[in-house]
Amino acid sequence: MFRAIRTSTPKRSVFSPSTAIFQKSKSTMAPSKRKASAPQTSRINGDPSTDKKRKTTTDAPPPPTNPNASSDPLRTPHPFYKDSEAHGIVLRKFYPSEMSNARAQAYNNNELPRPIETLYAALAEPETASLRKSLPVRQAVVHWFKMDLRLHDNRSLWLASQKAQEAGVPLICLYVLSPEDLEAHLRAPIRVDFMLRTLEILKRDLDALEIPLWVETVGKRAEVPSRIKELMKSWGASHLFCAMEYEVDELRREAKLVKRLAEGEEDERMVAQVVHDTCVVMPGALKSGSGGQYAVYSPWYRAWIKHVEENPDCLEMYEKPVANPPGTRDRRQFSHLFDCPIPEAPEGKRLRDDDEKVRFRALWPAGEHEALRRLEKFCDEDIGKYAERRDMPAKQEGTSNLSVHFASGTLSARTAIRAARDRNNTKKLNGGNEGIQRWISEVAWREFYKHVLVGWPYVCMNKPFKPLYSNIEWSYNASHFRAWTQGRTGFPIIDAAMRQVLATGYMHNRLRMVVASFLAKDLLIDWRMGERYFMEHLIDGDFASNNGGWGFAASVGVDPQPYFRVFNPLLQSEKFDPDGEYIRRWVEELRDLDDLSKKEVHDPYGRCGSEEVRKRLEERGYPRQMVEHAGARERALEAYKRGLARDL
Ligand SMILES: Cc1cc2nc3c(=O)[nH]c(=O)nc-3n(C[C@H](O)[C@H](O)[C@H](O)COP(=O)(O)OP(=O)(O)OC[C@H]3O[C@@H](n4cnc5c(N)ncnc54)[C@H](O)[C@@H]3O)c2cc1C
Repeated sequence: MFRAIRTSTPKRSVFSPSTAIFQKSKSTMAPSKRKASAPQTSRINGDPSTDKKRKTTTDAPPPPTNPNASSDPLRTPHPFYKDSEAHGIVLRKFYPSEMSNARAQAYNNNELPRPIETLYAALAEPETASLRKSLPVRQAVVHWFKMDLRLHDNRSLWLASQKAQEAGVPLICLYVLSPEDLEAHLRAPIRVDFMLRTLEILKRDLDALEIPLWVETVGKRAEVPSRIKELMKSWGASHLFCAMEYEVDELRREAKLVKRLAEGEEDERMVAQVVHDTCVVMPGALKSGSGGQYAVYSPWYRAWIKHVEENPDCLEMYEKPVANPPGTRDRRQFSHLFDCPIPEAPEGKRLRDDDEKVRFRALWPAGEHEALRRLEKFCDEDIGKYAERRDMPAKQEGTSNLSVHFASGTLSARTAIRAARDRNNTKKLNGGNEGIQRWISEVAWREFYKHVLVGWPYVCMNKPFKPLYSNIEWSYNASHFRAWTQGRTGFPIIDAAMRQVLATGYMHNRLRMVVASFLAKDLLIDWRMGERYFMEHLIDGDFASNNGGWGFAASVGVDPQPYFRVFNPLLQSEKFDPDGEYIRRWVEELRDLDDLSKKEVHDPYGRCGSEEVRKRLEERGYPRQMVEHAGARERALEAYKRGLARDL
């Protein structure tokens, strides 16, 4: 089934700066001369009518004074910047203060270069472009593994392998472990553990092909490009291939890498090929009617389907790399590379104890073989019923549980979509079996959010997609936040979901929406604290999907729920866990209370008539509902309205 059909170099270019959708940046403009555009326009949220209404609202309190006022609105932080720093949202160790809305708007006005444009510019510089065309291969070619931890259907790895084979030199694989990156990107220990276990498997599989995997730990993340160059020099390598990652730090790092490798004397110059691979359709290829990136999923998805149908090579898969020339392992220059150990997780990113290790490893076997096994099983047994079961968290087989594999790159989206399509009675991605169609469209959501990062890079910098929503005054109530994280809100469905994440590193999609809405709206807590908490605990923590999911639930992102649509946790609970089966699985206090009916389990104190049962709940310490939903909803609507009426 996983027949790879690439046997020769594809015609598509390795990177496509020319296809960038963005207008030429005006970044050379002196900052002081930049015009501060209105913080929000319909270009951002696509709703000019509501914008107008917001501006005429007069009962808003005066805006707080900005302690860091500067004459340049693009350099002045947002007036609420201290909150985001005090509560661990903006990590000042790595990043500047939260930007002003005007600065976010400047990205939208093409006044600041988007990081992908910076990378494309580095790749298009005459120096680097001509080297890519003409530099002869020296003694080795390198593939740099990042979030593409697989041999099958890995475009960058395949291109590197082709290059090495053509030149008759060995392929060397590299992985860079940057503890600072893990910290800055809030990687969960469970995810780091999964990644290190996957590296062990990758190393074994590569070893069978006589390809070494070198794992380099680099203390300072700013030094990654220089260290890669040093390593390549020591191996006599001239060409490096890697997949493009679409987050801001990574795009900027790769721009630096491309230039750094090209620097130096004739014999020190090297080439970096940064290739699109993680999405079926590369970001920038789909343009809305106005020529920009889509901010709404449905039209984006229609365009995505059309693009894939018109360019069927998007779904062509890549062979695994060819074995290195025999004897590579015995060559003095390379032999030590085969003995490189996989390091331990760095300080602060280790699992707590052996119990956690045993539990998490049993739950989440690592590596691409497991990813392919799960995919096959899901496609054979469950995908057909996906549409009916996907929203029911009690049904473990209702969804694929493949997100950790997509996030770590142990599975490619191409392979997954082809596997699903192969089970259908049509080649059309949006035809045939409803479950298959629906699953493919969910895999596409992941891709949509990656495209969003590229178009609106400030979402990677703690700003909401709609900058105006930065003006909402959030709560930072520590005891409320703690109750939410510990699953002690008194709403059984919320508590079950939050306990599931603590116990397994995973939460069902429906419940991610419910708990996120509860935090942002019922508790009015800054949604970015929840976003951070998810990243720190999820095995599948992926910046784009997590940010997109939180943006949707808190009504601050692309394609969001309107802010006045607030999930009612009780109704969600009754609809998606009608028998309370999921609740009882995770909320110990309610598990064996057989006297609680199916209806009562969703709100035990409020609905259970039995004094006896309520007493037992109290003895067990199960909390009463921490907020009254109707009142909390009103409070949220007021806060959103007030925030949107501010002009900061
Ligand atoms: C607040 C919030 C935070 C989220 N954080 C993450 C995250 O950090 N990492 C992550 O991978 N997903 C995240 N999601 C999306 C989604 O919840 C998970 O991808 C899904 O629950 C994973 O389970 P599964 O693999 O069984 O999914 P399936 O239902 O089998 O879907 C198949 C694949 O499609 C993709 N997918 C499905 N739904 C979505 C979605 N709504 N958005 C983006 N991709 C989707 C995932 O890659 C998933 O593995 C988040 C959603 C919300 C609402």
